[in-house]
This record gives sequence, structure tokens and C-alpha cells, in this order.
Amino acid sequence: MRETKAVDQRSKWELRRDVLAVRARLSPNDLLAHAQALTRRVLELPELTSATSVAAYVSVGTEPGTGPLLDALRHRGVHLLLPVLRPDNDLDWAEYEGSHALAPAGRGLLEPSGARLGPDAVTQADAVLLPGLAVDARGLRLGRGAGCYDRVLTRLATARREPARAVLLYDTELVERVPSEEHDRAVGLAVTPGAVHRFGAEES
Ligand SMILES: Nc1nc2c(c(=O)[nH]1)N(C=O)[C@@H](CNc1ccc(C(=O)N[C@@H](CCC(=O)O)C(=O)O)cc1)CN2
Ligand SMILES: Nc1ncnc2c1ncn2[C@@H]1O[C@H](COP(=O)(O)OP(=O)(O)OP(=O)(O)O)[C@@H](O)[C@H]1O
Repeated sequence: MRETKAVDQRSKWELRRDVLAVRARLSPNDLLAHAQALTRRVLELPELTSATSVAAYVSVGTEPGTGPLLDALRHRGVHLLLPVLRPDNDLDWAEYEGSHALAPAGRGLLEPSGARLGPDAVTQADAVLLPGLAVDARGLRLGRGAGCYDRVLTRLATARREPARAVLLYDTELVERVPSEEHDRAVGLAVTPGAVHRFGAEES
């Protein structure tokens, strides 16, 4: 049991390293083109066209770009929540009030400067957009390893909330299997610049 855990941790670490190495090779032009394509696909999702409140995040570095998406959703009148990383790796939330109201935070993140609404604020969202490094055919995702979004998914389940949950990735980050642990919970969707993937119960 202990040994299996150690093997899983190692394979998670290796997959994270490989994905980040591929991302590091993206040019500024690639990043822009992918962000635009991703924005189009997310905006077209029926789950998003009907949403009045969406929990999203501000992409940084070589992550699939969410900047244009945040502004388009805000323009639609959507109430947008953005995460604020707490010292215990849980996420607090604050409203997106435009790019001028984002401030540099720890770990290279950009966070909203407005009032903190508390970790439970995410349970009020109609849709949650999650960062990630890979997702598999079961909808299980691999994140950066702090467990922030594992906690979010647990919090939604505890509150018996089932908002649409979509992880935003590049096309190459859909894999057959990610190493998973008992605390991992599946998401229903993965959106990449090239496609929308639906998993499990949300499959159509
Ligand atoms: N843009 C964005 N915002 C986000 C996340 C994310 O993945 N991306 N998060 C997702 O949970 C939460 C913040 N959690 C984080 C947890 C760990 C690290 C981290 O390990 N950073 C590295 C440096 C960044 C890198 O990987 O290049 C570090 O500090 O060593 C970053 C964010 C909420 N906001
Ligand atoms: N619901 C939870 N509550 C508290 N801690 C949790 C929860 N889920 C996972 N964790 C802890 O978070 C740590 C990292 O988990 P894991 O490797 O699955 O992260 P990840 O999915 O890659 O990252 P993230 O969720 O931040 O994107 C683990 O040590 C785990 O114990």
C-alpha cells in the first residue's frame, strides 16, 4: 500500500514535469492562438451560455490563456469568481472586477484585490473552470500537486452541488490514465483549443 502510493507520487511528478516541459516550448504566438481558440470553445459550451455565475482563474505563464475568456464572460454579464491561494493551500474567492483589479501574488499568480468571499463561495457557481496539467478518459485530472482543486471538488460534493466542471488544457494533455488517488474526483469536461471532451455521466 505504502509502496503503491510512492509509485503514484513518482508517476504524478513525472507526468507534471513532462507536461510543463512541452508547455515551456510554446512561443508567444502559440500561446495567443491557443488562448483565442480555447476562449471560443468555452464560450460556446451550453453549460456556460446558461451560467450566471462562473468560478474561473487567471492563467499565468504558459498555462492555456484565460485572459480573453474572463473579459468575454464579464462582458456577457456573468458574475465571475477568482481564486485566492491561502497559506494552507485551500482557496478563497473574490470577484473579478477587470484586469486592472488583479495584483501579483505568491507563486507567480495574479489574484483579485477585492473582498474575500470565503472558501465556500465556489459552491454558488453554475460552472467551475479548473486549471490542470492533464486529464484522463475517466475525467480524473492532474493538477500542480497542492490539492487546491481537489479540495474545491470535495467542497462541491459536500454541499451537494453539481455545477459544470471543465478543466482547461492543451490538446496533448488528454491522456489515457493519470495516476490517481482516493481523494481524486472526476470532472465532467475538458476543453482544449481543438476540442471539447465529455466524460462519464456528462457524456452526450
Ligand atoms: N493560474 C492559476 N491560478 C491558480 C492555480 C493554477 O494552477 N493556475 N491554482 C491551482 O491549484 C491555485 C493556486 N495554487 C497553486 C499551487 C501551487 C503552485 C506551484 O507549485 N507553483 C510553482 C511555480 C509555478 C510553476 O509551476 O511554474 C512553485 O511555487 O514552485 C501554484 C499555484 C489557484 N490559482
Ligand atoms: N479534499 C481534500 N482536503 C484536503 N487535502 C486534500 C484533499 N484532496 C487532496 N488533498 C491533498 O492534496 C495533496 C495533493 O493532491 P494531488 O497530488 O491529487 O493534487 P493535484 O490534483 O495534482 O493538485 P490540485 O488539486 O491543486 O490541482 C495531497 O497530499 C492530498 O492529501
